[in-house]
Amino acid sequence: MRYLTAGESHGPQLTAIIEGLPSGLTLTEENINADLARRQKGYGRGRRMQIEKDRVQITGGVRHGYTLGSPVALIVENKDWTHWTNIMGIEPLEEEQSEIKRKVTRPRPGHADLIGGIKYGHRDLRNVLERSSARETTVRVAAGAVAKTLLKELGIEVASHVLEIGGVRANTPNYSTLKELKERTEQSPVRCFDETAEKAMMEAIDQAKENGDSIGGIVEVIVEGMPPGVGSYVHYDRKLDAKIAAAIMSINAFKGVEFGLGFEMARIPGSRVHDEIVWSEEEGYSRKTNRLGGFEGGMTTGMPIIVRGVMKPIPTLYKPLQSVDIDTKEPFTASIERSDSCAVPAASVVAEAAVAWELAAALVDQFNGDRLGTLVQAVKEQKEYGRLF
Ligand SMILES: Cc1cc2nc3c(=O)[nH]c(=O)nc-3n(C[C@H](O)[C@H](O)[C@H](O)COP(=O)(O)O)c2cc1C
Ligand SMILES: C=C(O[C@@H]1CC(C(=O)O)=C[C@@H](OP(=O)(O)O)[C@H]1O)C(=O)O
Repeated sequence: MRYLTAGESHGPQLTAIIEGLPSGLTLTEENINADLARRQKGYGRGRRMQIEKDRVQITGGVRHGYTLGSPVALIVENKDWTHWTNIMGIEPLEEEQSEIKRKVTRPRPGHADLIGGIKYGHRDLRNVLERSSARETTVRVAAGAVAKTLLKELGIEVASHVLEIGGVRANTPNYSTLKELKERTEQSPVRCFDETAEKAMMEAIDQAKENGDSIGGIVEVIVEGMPPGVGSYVHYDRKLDAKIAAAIMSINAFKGVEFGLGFEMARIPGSRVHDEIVWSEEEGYSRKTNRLGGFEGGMTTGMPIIVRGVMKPIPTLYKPLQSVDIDTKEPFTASIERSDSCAVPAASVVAEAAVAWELAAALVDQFNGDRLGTLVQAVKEQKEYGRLF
């Protein structure tokens, strides 16, 4: 199963085409829209989020509410397009209209502008920034919502929350069910379980904004219900934890990934890292702890998956950083019209989608994924096989 996306940030629309989704899955626009709305929320976002009201349209692969097994096409319109039809027009410009182009020649440090220009030979850096923009994560979240719909049918739940913003670290969330974690997180403007930290995070965002600066943070994704043995140890490109790490790293501004205890493992002995194995009739094999975050040898252990990603501070700053105009080669300090000052809460929804996608794709590829019914049966059998093994 795979998907591709197309579309520019201020172009007419974003598109995703999903290939390989099983037939027989109930899919509604409402379901996907709920996740699009979650991605738009979050304290610290800029004015663009007030313009957009992201809604998906399913334009292929679904009939009377069910997937057909054919490619599923999803589109989301950019409302801002109406303000950008001249600058982002598809048709060639007449000679006398060339001033409409309003070339971008001033690359922002930390964004794709300069290097993307060098790579594709664009001397108008708008040609780079329009596609490198995290606006594209809208349709990644739409594809992730489809993946989550499939996972739900297989008894697998995915949640995400914010652990850290601008150096404010939340306590490890204390919840008995993922539902409880989700309910609390959805109410929080920064998608944080810990109310004390939530307040401090919002203050840190206010402070960054006031200083014309930006801040990053850490998000965590938790998955329950995966059967054991998904992924493989036999080849580097079949290790599922590696695929998840790549999916998280592919989110704009993400710079690191860890599973379970993560980088902390460098500081503690093996006896306090590895998860001891136990067996019971009811649960089959399980672990007293889950410090490895649900993976051994690139395969799911059947324990919850716990993966974190770190997002750097947003590169577009109101407080100017030095850069060089590519036409004049003169130094300049940027002036900015609008930007997010912190997008970590939104990014946690994107991370959730990225992880959900990799898990759904791995299940469809490993088991019989043509029809929903056979996939449900195969996953059930895998759980049972793992229990009695
Ligand atoms: C949800 C989200 C919103 C973002 N908003 C902005 C923004 O408003 N301004 C900005 O400069 N970067 C923003 N970014 C980050 C840039 O897209 C990213 O830094 C850029 O594409 C360069 O990629 P890299 O940081 O991975 O190297 C955002 C990222 C995410 C995930
Ligand atoms: C549009 C979104 O995020 C955008 C991501 C982004 C960037 O450079 O990554 C820059 C900003 O774009 P604009 O200048 O149009 O406001 C953000 O608003 C979105 O998340 O839907």
